[in-house]
Amino acid sequence: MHRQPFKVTVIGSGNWGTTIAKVVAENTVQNPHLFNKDVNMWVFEEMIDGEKLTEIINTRHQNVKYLPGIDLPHNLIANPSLLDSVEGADILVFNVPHQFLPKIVLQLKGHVSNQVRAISCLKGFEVGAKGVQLLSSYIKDELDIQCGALSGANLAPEVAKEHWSETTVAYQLPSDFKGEGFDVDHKVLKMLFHRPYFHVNVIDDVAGISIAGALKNVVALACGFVEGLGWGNNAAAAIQRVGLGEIIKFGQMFFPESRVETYYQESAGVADLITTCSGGRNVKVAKYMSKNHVDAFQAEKELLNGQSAQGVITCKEVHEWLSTCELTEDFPLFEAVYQIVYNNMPMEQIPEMIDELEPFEVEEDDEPQ
Ligand SMILES: NC(=O)c1ccc[n+]([C@@H]2O[C@H](COP(=O)([O-])OP(=O)(O)OC[C@H]3O[C@@H](n4cnc5c(N)ncnc54)[C@H](O)[C@@H]3O)[C@@H](O)[C@H]2O)c1
Ligand SMILES: O=P(O)(O)OC[C@H](O)CO
Repeated sequence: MHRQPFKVTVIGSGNWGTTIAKVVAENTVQNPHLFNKDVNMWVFEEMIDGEKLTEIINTRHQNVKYLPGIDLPHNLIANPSLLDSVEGADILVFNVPHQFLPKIVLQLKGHVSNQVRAISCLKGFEVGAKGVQLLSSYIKDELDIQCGALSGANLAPEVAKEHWSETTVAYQLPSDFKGEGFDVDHKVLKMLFHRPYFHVNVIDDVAGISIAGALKNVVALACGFVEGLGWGNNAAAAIQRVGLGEIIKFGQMFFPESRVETYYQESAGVADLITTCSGGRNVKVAKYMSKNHVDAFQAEKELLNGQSAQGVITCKEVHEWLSTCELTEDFPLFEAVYQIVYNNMPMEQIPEMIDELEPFEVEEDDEPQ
């Protein structure tokens, strides 16, 4: 880590990756004392009608595949080389579908100084030898760098169009914090992400915002199933009520450092649950599955043009972890989503699966005459 101005790289260029890169690049231009103007964005290279996506971004300043129709700042530079894009960076912003993170982190190992600081915008978990891990903790452990998170009620197309929204950034100062002006702190992060249309609150609760962000995608799938069945708003509200309960319970059980207040006080909590269940990709994929009788992977392929509905993978990660702990019965909604997506359980069975009431038993004396 050098003295400010800090150099920033965004790793990822999907729907949200490109949107956050736009936000960051707008702020680096406006704050030259704090940040280097140019922002590198690592792009998983692909050809679009015979042209490289990186070349399209760097010449036409649009990500025509993952964020079409949105003009990007000219100081945002697409780079197809992961290692070249992180060279000299002080701040890394991770923003890829989380199934690709292990491969990316493996490539970065040994090429990133432990003085670098990071923010993860990913939603999901890593389940492996260390049990269930937050993605920020996974990045921190694998690369030996301090890592926080950004999560909120943020559908990328709306943020990209600069429609007002809020978000939460969570970051804890590392034990080797170098001091103001020499290191990343809450003020620097606010300057990096806050825009007139994108209001940022910076807190410490990395676990709380990460758990809420990952699990709301599983709840959104359940919401999409009942909506696809035509059951309407009451059913969707019931799913969100039960889902919120399971999100909080999961946090308290496995990440006791997370704060319950985060779920209702922060954009990353209930607000993100509501927006995702209204207009996110997970709800769309689940509705499509329900209406067209296709599986989740087919629905993703037909609907999302290369984008990812992260709940599809997250429900499996959650199931694997809960199975290891023999606790699947304690999270009936999460388990129902897993069984529907991976074992073809009929969606119509969701109410029975999540029913928390004891079965109503008729006493012999009460029986109608
Ligand atoms: N899109 C949103 O509205 C939104 C909002 C908030 C958070 N998020 C989270 O941000 C993260 C990133 O989502 P996104 O919307 O930017 O991505 P996306 O769903 O648009 O996925 C497309 C991206 O994946 C990349 N990709 C495809 N194959 C790859 C491979 N083999 N290796 C590496 N990259 C590959 C593509 O190049 C592209 O950049 C996710 O965890 C998501 O949940 C998304
Ligand atoms: O489109 P989704 O379902 O991936 O949700 C997007 C964001 O996470 C909403 O904040």
